Amino acid sequence: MTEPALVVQGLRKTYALPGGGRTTAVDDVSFSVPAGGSLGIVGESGSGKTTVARILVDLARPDAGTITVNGRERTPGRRGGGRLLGPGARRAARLGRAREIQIVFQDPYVSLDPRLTARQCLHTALRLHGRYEGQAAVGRIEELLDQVGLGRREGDARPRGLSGGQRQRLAIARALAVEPEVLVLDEAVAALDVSIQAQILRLLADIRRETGVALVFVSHDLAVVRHITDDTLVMRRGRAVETGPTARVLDTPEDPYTRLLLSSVPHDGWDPAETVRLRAELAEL
Ligand SMILES: Nc1ncnc2c1ncn2[C@@H]1O[C@H](COP(=O)(O)OP(=O)(O)OP(=O)(O)O)[C@@H](O)[C@H]1O
Repeated sequence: MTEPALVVQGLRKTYALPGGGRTTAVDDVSFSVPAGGSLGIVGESGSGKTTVARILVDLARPDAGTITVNGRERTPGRRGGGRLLGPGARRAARLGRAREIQIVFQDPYVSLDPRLTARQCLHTALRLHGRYEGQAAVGRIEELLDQVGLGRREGDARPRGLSGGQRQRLAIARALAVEPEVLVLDEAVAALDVSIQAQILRLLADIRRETGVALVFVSHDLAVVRHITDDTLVMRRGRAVETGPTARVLDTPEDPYTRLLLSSVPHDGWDPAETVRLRAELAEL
């Protein structure tokens, strides 16, 4: 059997509370994603989804747990064997991890440098990772723009000269520039209107097929998750309460919390009172 692209085991993250004590944002979460696979992480606000995403890309350090990419341990702050790293080695390890796991956030306005054109933005990403020097870099930039459906004009535009959908295409191109094994999307289509959402979802499906990148799709939107993922992990209060093939989890949920999430989405014959009842039942568990 082939090695999964991403294996996360026993991830745990706590934060200090202002008045003393700690809150547990992520509690013993494990999952894996095969190369070319797609995992949705769903849950209500505060369930810990973004914290998992941030740990994956080194923006937060876990208290416990391991992250393995193609069989190599990539846990932030550690190298294989669990040894701690010094500052120089930490930077090298961070760049190495960034080559393997990239992220696209909800709001590309925040993550894109307003001073750089789309081409300059991609060039900076390639240079940072020492990939594609000179003419090869120029060729790679055009290939990336083409891959995400941005034309000549958009290539020369700065973020404010691009639409929301185009900015998100650029953020995806920048993430793909270094040919990562895993692409994490944190509410990456949440701010887009539905027709643009559909275009970006189709683009992501094409990219997954063409490049074999594994997707981790963090979202509160179950319809989007149904469309783009093979498997789904449901988080509640930092814990994984249910995981399995997306169609199974969303069509025949086993956990009461998954049922609550599904019943919260308006649909034909929707009864909001049912949602209130399920939430009251859950509160007792
Ligand atoms: N830097 C931090 N300091 C303290 N607590 C934090 C920090 N980041 C997250 N938390 C807490 O950890 C828990 C999980 O937050 P997280 O942002 O991961 O949830 P989420 O499911 O992504 O929610 P949302 O969909 O609203 O972004 C929450 O209780 C949150 O308040």
